[in-house]
Amino acid sequence: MLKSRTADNERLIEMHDVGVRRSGRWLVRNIDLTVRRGEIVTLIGPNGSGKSTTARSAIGLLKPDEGSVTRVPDLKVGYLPQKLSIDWTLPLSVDRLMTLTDRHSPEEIGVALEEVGIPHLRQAEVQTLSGGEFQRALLARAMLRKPDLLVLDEPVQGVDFSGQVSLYALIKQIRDRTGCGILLISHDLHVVMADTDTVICLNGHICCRGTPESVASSAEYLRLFGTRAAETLALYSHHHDHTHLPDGRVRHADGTITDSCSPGDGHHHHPHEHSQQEQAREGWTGHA
Ligand SMILES: Nc1ncnc2c1ncn2[C@@H]1O[C@H](COP(=O)(O)OP(=O)(O)OP(=O)(O)O)[C@@H](O)[C@H]1O
Repeated sequence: MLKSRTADNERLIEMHDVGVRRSGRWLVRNIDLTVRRGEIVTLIGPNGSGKSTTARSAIGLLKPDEGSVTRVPDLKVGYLPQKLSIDWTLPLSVDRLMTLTDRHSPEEIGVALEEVGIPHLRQAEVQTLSGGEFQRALLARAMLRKPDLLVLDEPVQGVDFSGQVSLYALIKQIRDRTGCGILLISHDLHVVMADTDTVICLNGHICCRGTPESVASSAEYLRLFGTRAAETLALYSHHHDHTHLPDGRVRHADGTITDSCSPGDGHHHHPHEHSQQEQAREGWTGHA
């Protein structure tokens, strides 16, 4: 059990100055990121900003071309990928999905499905599940490995707003019960978990990082989503000052184009913690 073999707040993964280069261009660069036991870190950013690349480098599925990644020895990872390579033309029950890649006892599967709230769907065909039910089944599958670290790549995809609220609540509950660390990915710039300890905004590099609390308490957010949603979700928006072009080059706010958006090109603003005042000034709040 993780709690007995690692100290509280132990760093499960630590990335320093990580860069990944493929097909002649940097997909991400200068990534510094730490996930501790019991901590929820959320990566946000637009499509193609390098969130999956960063998460896959963190857990060793991708080899960085520069920088270092340190993982606690024998780190057990539960990975919920954005896409599953499953042949959807073949019938597949939820029960069978649980044992596609690992062996688990029927009792363990029962406990995992209970924990994610879908014990009644054990014999259901995966193809018939709703978006939220499917994500819960994938979460159960990841939990069966009793992970130290859960990596969830867009776990609320295909799920409506109230479903997102309850899925995020479930993820928090899992963290509270097991003490695992969670690295969460969301391409939605507006809605992230209020229980996230650190939100990291990516756009090929880390644009900024901070806590979502200040945003969750903003009057405009409460007006838009109501106090109940505010307890679980937070708004977190940020305007990028540059655009990544299809050929890998970067167009900056002033119209100039450079080969990358890395520090040293004269356009980058350094990653830093934003104070509440700074966030308000920079327009981080109040947009839905
Ligand atoms: N092996 C590869 N070779 C070349 N380019 C790649 C490779 N893998 C990913 N990319 C590109 O790197 C960029 C970052 O991809 P990544 O999947 O990390 O982004 P993302 O932020 O997770 O995006 P999304 O929100 O759309 O899932 C994209 O432009 C993608 O096309």
